[in-house]
Amino acid sequence: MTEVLLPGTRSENSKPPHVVVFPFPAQGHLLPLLDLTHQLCLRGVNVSVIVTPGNLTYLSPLLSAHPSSVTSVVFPFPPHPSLSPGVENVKDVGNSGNLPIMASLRQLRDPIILWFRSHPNPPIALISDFFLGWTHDLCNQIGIPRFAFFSISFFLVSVLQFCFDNIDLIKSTDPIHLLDLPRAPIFKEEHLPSIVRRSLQTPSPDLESIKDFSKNLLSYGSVFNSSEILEDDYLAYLKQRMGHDRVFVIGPLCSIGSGLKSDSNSIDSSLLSWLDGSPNGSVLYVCFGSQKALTKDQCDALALGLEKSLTRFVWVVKKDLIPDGFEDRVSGRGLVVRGWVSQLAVLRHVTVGGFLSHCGWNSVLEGITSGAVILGWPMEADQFVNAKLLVEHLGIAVRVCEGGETVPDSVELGRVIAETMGEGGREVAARAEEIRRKTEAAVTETNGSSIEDLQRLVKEFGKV
Ligand SMILES: O=c1ccn([C@@H]2O[C@H](COP(=O)(O)OP(=O)(O)O[C@H]3O[C@H](CO)[C@@H](O)[C@H](O)[C@H]3O)[C@@H](O)[C@H]2O)c(=O)[nH]1
Repeated sequence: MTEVLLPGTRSENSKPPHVVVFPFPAQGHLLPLLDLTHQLCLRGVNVSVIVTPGNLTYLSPLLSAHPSSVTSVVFPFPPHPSLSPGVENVKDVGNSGNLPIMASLRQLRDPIILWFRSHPNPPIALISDFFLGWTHDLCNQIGIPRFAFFSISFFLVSVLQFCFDNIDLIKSTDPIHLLDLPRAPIFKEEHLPSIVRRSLQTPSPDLESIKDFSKNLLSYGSVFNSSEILEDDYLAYLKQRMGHDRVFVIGPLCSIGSGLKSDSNSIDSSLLSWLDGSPNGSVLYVCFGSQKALTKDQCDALALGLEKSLTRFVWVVKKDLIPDGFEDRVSGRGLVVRGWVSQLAVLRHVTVGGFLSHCGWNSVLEGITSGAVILGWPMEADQFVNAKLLVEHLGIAVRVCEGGETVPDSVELGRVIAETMGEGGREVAARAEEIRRKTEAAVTETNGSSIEDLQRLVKEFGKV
């Protein structure tokens, strides 16, 4: 990809600002922060990206798109007693890898300080993932501002902050009323974000990393991959809590032009021709993010549900065990794809009308901006919070199952899929389309709010 500098972002002769970006190594965190890095480079910013050797490969598209403005800063992955050698990304171990990897990366503080102090042109600011809250103190020590990057919703940030502020209340009540928050949401304990639930469990040195979360809202600035259209009340709440306007809402990043992710060319040719041969809006896309693999019982139940729904589908599986004979029985109507597909490109295909999703935030944004009706099966992490936003606040999704271990009832699942993909899903599809249109405007129109906030963020680097 050739580097195209967007006009009007910096004068011809001015020196480009140099910032350092520190992603957290989980696909759902890393990929959107690399998308943001790409957008910053397009606007004339030079970026150093902190990475460990096992994650260097994810920088390749960025390094080839911006050979002169992106530099990788590679630090060895600090060992951790509960991580096998070679594990450097949550996707290698699943959601339980978050805490040990967070704890591990904390040990990079001194090496980063040394790197910073010996750099001939040290960065003027750090943008780091919200799972790296300790970088707030690091930035105070080296005297540069930290911008916290949130690859999650405003709603989730509000819920997390409420929980960490009220840990005794959370420990002693179930369900929990989050009375201080807009809409005063109620959550069962089992539906709270996993990171909160873990902090209620046996003390462990890794839990120090959770305490770092509160540092995020104290940071100099915050960058959110969300949109005011989706959750304006929670944005207003957070802005009020932070007490300043260095809050940059730049999402959905997946929809901003000249992105790193490509178009339908990135869909495998046999999948593309299968999609091309389907009626518009008829296909249900089934995928549960980058980490989750279903159990054998869950696979059996989902397969039977898909079979009974008589709906066309594409089901992307990681290590999941597909029942014998299933692919023959649904041949022509359904496709199982093993490994990785270019999800955004598939969702944007005109024949895809529904998305059976675990409600990971990136999948939510990709589903919303594709106008697909989301059939939610939240399992863990922030997914119950996201599902509440989609189903109860926005009315653009239906819940089909909940829980990471739950085995759905195939008959009911098949019925809900058939109904939502058919006549019964008309209303929710119309709302999804309306939200798609409004959300896209923020990132595609020249004066769209996310585009303006990106410019404002780059200008902010000029002030620090
Ligand atoms: O075959 C695949 C599978 C996934 N993806 C992409 O991988 C990302 C997956 O992200 P997400 O939907 O957020 O799910 P997880 O990978 O499960 O992400 C974790 O991180 C997210 C951000 O913090 C949380 O919202 C989730 O709950 C948490 O599980 C998306 O961009 C997908 O497009 C593909 O392109 N192809």
